[in-house]
Amino acid sequence: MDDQILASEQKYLDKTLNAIHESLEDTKAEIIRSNKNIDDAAKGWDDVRLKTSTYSGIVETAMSVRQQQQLIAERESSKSRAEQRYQTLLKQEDKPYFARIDFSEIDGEGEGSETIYIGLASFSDEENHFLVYDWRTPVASIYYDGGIGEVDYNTPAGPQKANVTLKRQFEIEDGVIVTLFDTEEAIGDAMLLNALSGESTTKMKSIVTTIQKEQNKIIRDTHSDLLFVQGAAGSGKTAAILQRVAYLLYRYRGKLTSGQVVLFSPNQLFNDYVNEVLPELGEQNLVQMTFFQYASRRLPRMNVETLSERFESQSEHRDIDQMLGSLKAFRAVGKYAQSLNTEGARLRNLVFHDQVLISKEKIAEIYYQYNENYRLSQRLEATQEALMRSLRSQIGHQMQQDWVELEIENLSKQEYDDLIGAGKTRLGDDQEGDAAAQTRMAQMGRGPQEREFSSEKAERRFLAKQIVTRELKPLARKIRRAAFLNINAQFVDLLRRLPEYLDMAAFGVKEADWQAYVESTIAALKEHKMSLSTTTMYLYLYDLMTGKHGQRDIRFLFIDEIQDYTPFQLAFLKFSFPLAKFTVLGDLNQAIFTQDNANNLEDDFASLFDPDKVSEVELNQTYRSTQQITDFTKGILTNGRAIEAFDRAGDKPVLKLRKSHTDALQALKDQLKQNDADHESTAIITQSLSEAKQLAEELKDEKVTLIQSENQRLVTGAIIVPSYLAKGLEFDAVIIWQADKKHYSDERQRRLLYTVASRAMHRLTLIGEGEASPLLKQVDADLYEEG
Ligand SMILES: Nc1ncnc2c1ncn2[C@@H]1O[C@H](COP(=O)(O)OP(=O)(O)OP(=O)(O)O)[C@@H](O)[C@H]1O
Repeated sequence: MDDQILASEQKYLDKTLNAIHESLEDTKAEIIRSNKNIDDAAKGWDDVRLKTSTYSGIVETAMSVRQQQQLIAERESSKSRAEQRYQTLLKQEDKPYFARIDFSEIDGEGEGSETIYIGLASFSDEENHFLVYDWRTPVASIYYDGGIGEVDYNTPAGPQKANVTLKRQFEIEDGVIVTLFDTEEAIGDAMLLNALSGESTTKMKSIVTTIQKEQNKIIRDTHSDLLFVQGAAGSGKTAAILQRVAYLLYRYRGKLTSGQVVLFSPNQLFNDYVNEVLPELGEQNLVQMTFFQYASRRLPRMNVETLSERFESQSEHRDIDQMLGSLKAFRAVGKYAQSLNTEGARLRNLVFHDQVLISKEKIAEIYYQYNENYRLSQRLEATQEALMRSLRSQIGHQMQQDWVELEIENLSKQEYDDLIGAGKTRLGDDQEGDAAAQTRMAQMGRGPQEREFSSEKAERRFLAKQIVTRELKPLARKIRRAAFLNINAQFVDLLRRLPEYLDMAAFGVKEADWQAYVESTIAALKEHKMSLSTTTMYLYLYDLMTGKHGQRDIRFLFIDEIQDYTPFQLAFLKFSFPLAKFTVLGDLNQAIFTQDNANNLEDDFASLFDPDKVSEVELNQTYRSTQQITDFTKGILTNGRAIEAFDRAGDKPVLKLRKSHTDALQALKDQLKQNDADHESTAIITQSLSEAKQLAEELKDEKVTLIQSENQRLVTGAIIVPSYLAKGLEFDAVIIWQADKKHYSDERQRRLLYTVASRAMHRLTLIGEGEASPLLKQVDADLYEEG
């Protein structure tokens, strides 16, 4: 390192750090000031006078309460802005930047050569000079996109060209430049190697300093409605999309909040694994969930099939699963729902005091009195209105009934006072959020009232009305919630009649098999159990019937491990998040749930979008594993040629076959010891949960933790984990347990074997009993060792 260069860079660093330090002090003072401001504002409550005796008094009170709330909210938000700035500054004080580029714009408006420093966030001094640029600024893209010489990059104003003359990377610790090197490449391999040489941890890290050019494309894409990222295991798909979230939050700051970005992830364990990346980048976490959580949250009374049940139950009805997961099935549900506009809606009686108040026939009459051009949602809304009217018209009639007389007779003093004191409401108003209902309620007054009655009859009438209205309320709620639609019966009808809307033979599904499947689904429904594919179908039908418009506030949706979704699920997500731009990541070679379906997935999903707004990026370079492990895992695949290993050397994978179970277990224990001695933290991956449990029992004297549920936390040290929970994760060392003929012989398990093997960063061992898995036959014998 040239001493002079180092000295001048250290000088720039000192200057930057000083400025950051000053800014930190200022921000600290601002936070203290804001706290005081909030306290002052809170005192303002003392001046708010409550006037509730007159309507104008209520309005006046409401207005001063609102003003007071606004004042406090403004001050709170200015405080939280200051606090956020403080947090960012603290991070910047640690490492203000990691790179520098010198460049001159070609054909641009900028003059001469510029030097910029790139860090986690921008920082400017008091005179508004940028000392550091946020890595997400358009100009910082130059750093990621090319080496020395001419580079193209995108700005909001269109493409730009620049001539780069210097790229310098830094490592800074405690305010001192530890290393500094100049590079001519996009991101120097040395830097990448350095970033990748660390040990695995239970938390994923950000890759901000070493984002690769292809990844940068994914991160900065703002054009696509559907961005499809297809990439090998360990090619940084997940790492890139987390950076993308941070980028989008910056690019659309002020318009986009982290709550409008949703990530669908493979399992809860994975959520836990990635949840520190965004905070590390100075951003708030996004909304993360699994499809299972999304679906089951909407059906709280159902037991939706869990991940482990889904994995274990896969092969029972493959043709039917494939059919139900298809886009054709999705469209069939749409057609079926459409048919309900003319006939066939399954309805429930509205029952009051054990008697049918409005029969389902009557409801059907109302439902079908609107013309055919009504959409199901409009039809439902109109029916609800009509039913509410009908319910209100019942009040007078009910008031004459004996049960009301009886209730009045039996009123306790407390009940009487409550009824007399209650404000007047119209049936249904308390559930309406609309302005008209609010005004009506304000006009009628909802607070306790003193009442004088002109006669006993008037008092009785008043009480009777109150009682009837109160008793009818649950029914009004049912109408509002559309509980008179019998969705369960409708769903069963859909299943029974699906052959009318879907060519089942094309999927190789026979009529009799389908009927048997329907019957077993109905039996399961009675026990409140549903598979994930039927749940999705059920929800879609429900949404079509009730006119749910989906979550329109969600702007970006990310789906990781898309190969494990069916086209039906994806189409349903598109329907449920109609305004979201989708970024989907997948590796068709890792389809462990959907198998063959995965092959057409991309085309199927893309067909739902405008073709001009669909982009695809392929990532073939892998970063997770050593060259030896990548070459081996790629050998397992029949089409793994395109995968490129990153040049990082390690030992070849080792296959250990033993004659008996006891010997295999001993080999496993020895390997664990070895890994431990070499400080390689190990994941023993079994195929299923039951195998993981059994192994945990057999290893109970060792220091290993069984991960049997996705709700557990990842722990440091050795773990045993079933294959489907290892998705998306990585470990220093992986031992594949029972990698033998008995457990991995079906061609369909090839992708599973690839998926688990590709979790290993530095060391991979396969242990089995008896003969080797035939899936390894095609792997070149040079690529692994036997031991
Ligand atoms: N540009 C990069 N710089 C440094 N590390 C990187 C980079 N890209 C990826 N990595 C690292 O490579 C490893 C694999 O990345 P990631 O988990 O994102 O891959 P993936 O494609 O999602 O894999 P899988 O499909 O197997 O789940 C991670 O440790 C990640 O931090």
